[in-house]
Amino acid sequence: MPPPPSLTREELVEGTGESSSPPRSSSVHHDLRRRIYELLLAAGKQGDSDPSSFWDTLCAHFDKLPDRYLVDLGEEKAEEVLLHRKVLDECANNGKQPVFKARFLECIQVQQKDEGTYPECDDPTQRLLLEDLTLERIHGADNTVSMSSPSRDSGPMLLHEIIFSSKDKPKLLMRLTSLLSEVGLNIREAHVYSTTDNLCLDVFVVDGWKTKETDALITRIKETLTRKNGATSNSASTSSSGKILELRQQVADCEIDWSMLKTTEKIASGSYADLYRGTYNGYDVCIKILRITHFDSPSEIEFLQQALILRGVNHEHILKFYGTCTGHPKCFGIVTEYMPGGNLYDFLHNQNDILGLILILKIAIQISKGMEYLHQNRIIHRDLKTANILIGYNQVVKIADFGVARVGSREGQMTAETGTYRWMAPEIINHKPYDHKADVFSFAIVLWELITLKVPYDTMTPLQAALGVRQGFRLEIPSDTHPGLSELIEQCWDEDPDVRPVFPEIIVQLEDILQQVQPPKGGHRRSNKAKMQKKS
Ligand SMILES: Nc1ncnc2c1ncn2[C@@H]1O[C@H](COP(=O)(O)OP(=O)(O)OP(=O)(O)O)[C@@H](O)[C@H]1O
Repeated sequence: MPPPPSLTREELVEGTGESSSPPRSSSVHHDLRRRIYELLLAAGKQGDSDPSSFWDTLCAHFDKLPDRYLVDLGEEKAEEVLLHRKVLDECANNGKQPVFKARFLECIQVQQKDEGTYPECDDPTQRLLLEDLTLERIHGADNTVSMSSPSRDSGPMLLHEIIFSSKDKPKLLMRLTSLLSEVGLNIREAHVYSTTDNLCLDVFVVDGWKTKETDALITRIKETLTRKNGATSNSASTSSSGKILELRQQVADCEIDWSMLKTTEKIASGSYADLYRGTYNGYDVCIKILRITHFDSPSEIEFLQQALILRGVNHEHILKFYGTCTGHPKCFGIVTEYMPGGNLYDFLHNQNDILGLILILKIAIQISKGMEYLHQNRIIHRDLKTANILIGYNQVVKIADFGVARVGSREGQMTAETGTYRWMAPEIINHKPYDHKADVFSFAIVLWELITLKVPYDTMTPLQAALGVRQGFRLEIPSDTHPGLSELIEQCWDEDPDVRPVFPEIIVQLEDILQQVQPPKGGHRRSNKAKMQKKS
């Protein structure tokens, strides 16, 4: 059985994922390093180096990578360390240009499932590993891209390994998986690592290449990369700068007076921006400042689009927008209200005790009202998750982070690779057209988190979670959940978007339950309220 795929880079960047490897003590890591070193020495792999400098070289390599790299490798794959080191060195010495290596791994016999050759397994996590660690994209007649389950044709299947290194950057993994799909490869396993010197090391096990030789495979990957880069940079250079200019003009009228803005402390760092607390004109504000390295890039487009969407909305459960600051050479930022309670993900996962039903309902109703407003305004959030819901004073929650939100027709549909796997609707995972009902699916996961205080699919990697959802696997709702709430969650995460309710219906259902359970005024359920009070 192959090991589970590791964390996606996007999840690492967003910081809401978790390692696929169990935490290990540093002495375990040291022992593993030592055993790998001894195995390589015994196999005569140290080349011209003496044992001590060979040890130092190996340690320098391990130091650059996260600890889970060692655990993922284990002793069995000790020799791969040398190949990985070579790929990383080549990339570093080559001005961080992309480097690909490919090799044939093994030929496996695939037999059709109904012939009974797939081992029976009750655990859905295990079943996924056995059957479905494949991301296959098919191009339909309309050239939309979708993922399908792996082919169940019987016969031999060749497995290859692709090792890739380049300068690390946000969304690289999505681009890479799209590149491999375009070449016709199905990803069966993915291990992705970022190094301390800002390179990535990505190892994919793939099928779909019909011969054992790999020269033509590498050529095909490089050609596809060149073609994709050419297409992107041509259109990017003409459209990207034009688009940025256009967006800057559109936000020009929300420019605030920089001299009235004061920053106090740094709150967080996102993938391309840093967040500060501050004051503006007497208001307590949050300033999201685009890092200089992301100027004139797709991140700037996303940043400006976020400002544009925020500018056009005004609702008590949507993060309040004060303005942009684009004219100042040092500060390119979006100013919003400051939310003292931080994000809902951190709040939930720092609780020791489950939340009372009334508090759950009150939070859920507020989120639903914010979402109802967005959908009424033809905005699909596309990345609704607890990390993007912020907590203010007096138990108020607001929806934030419109980084990937798009204005779209409620009737019309869009395709895109976006959002975070654990909250993602199956139609998005499957690269099918989707609409506002994708947000309803994500809301079901948020409701489940409110009830359980758990990370969704915490025994799975994000990729496994996505593949499970694609196969119809859903989270387990605790048996003591209010039946109305269980039913609502099940409706909201229905496979068929048409079956999922719209937010006005969701609000009615939640308010009904609230009415049933709310104690008379002056009741005694106060403890949860205290939990939601301001942190600052
Ligand atoms: N207005 C705000 N007030 C207080 N804290 C905020 C505010 N906006 C964001 N934060 C905090 O900063 C964190 C990072 O915010 P950000 O909008 O960059 O989200 P991100 O998803 O981590 O980044 P990105 O998606 O842009 O890579 C949030 O999770 C939240 O805890």
